[in-house]
Amino acid sequence: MISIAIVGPGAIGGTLAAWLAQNAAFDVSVCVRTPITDLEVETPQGVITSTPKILTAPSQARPVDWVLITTKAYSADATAPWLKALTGPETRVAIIQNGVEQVSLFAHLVPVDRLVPVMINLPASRSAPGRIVQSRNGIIAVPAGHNGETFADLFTQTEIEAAAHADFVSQLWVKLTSNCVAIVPALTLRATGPVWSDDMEAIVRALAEECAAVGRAEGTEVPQSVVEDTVENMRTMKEGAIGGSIHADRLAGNPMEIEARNGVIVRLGEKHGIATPANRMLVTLLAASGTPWRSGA
Ligand SMILES: NC(=O)C1=CN([C@@H]2O[C@H](COP(=O)(O)OP(=O)(O)OC[C@H]3O[C@@H](n4cnc5c(N)ncnc54)[C@H](OP(=O)(O)O)[C@@H]3O)[C@@H](O)[C@H]2O)C=CC1
Ligand SMILES: CC(C)(CO)C(=O)C(=O)O
Repeated sequence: MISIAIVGPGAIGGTLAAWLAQNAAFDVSVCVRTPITDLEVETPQGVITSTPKILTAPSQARPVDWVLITTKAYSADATAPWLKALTGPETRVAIIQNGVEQVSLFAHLVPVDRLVPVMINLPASRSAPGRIVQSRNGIIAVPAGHNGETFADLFTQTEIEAAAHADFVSQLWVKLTSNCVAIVPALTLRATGPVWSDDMEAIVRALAEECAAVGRAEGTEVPQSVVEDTVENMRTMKEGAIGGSIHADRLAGNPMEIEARNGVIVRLGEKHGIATPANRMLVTLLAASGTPWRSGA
């Protein structure tokens, strides 16, 4: 029996926990901040339910084979008590978060050789604690090597496509390039399609081009087609659509992953001498728009 603990069963954690719990070979527990009784996820394949073990305090936790961290990136340090209780000498820890800093955010909490950074492309939203809608099938990318491959194997009996990649870091930057433009609907609080104009296109393109340039300076491959597809997706974003989790967080008055998703482009741009004026401006504006003590920036 493989034991798996998921810290933070929100939109992503709850979806992954429900899928993994369908496998009788896995002993799945979830570590919650807000209590839940069970999980119900509307997936593209239909509704799946599960009743994993629910842990409400680190004192209830024991070391497991796998810890999956699915909190927001700004909650990294808040997971420390869970990590302390859940990790033993053999435990591996997967960091399933947006951005490109999964390892550096957790390197002071877990030995780096046991950390597995994960790129996930899976749109999900939470309607209530333990109640989630997964709107498309998911894709997971991890680094090549034993830990990454063992992690990907956990998903073989799910509808989530998980694969290890020799050039994993490029996967992170490709995802960030397509994701960084979500800062626009997070600021305007509406879809970009209905208000598209040459000026809007220039802003969206600049955000994506800056991210791709910084990613390439970091040594990764971000094809120009990713920038073009990103612009096209924003051009065709429909009235009423939510531009991803950062837009949803602003609508809900939650802290936002501004630093992990756009601030990082500005910071690493500075390191490489690449100007990132579009990201810098929108980071400043979005951080200023959040409730100060909850901005998460
Ligand atoms: N949602 C999406 O479609 C996608 C999200 N991502 C990324 O995945 C990551 C997770 O996002 P998402 O699932 O949307 O986020 P959510 O806000 O839905 O879930 C985060 C979860 O972490 C919990 N949490 C926070 N701090 C702690 C703590 N100290 N102990 C235990 N639980 C804690 C929250 O608790 P509580 O229940 O109290 O809020 C919540 O359940 C982010 O990096 C996001 O960018 C990536 C792809 C798609
Ligand atoms: C756009 C999406 C859903 C892609 O997985 C995402 O990463 C997010 O909303 O944070």
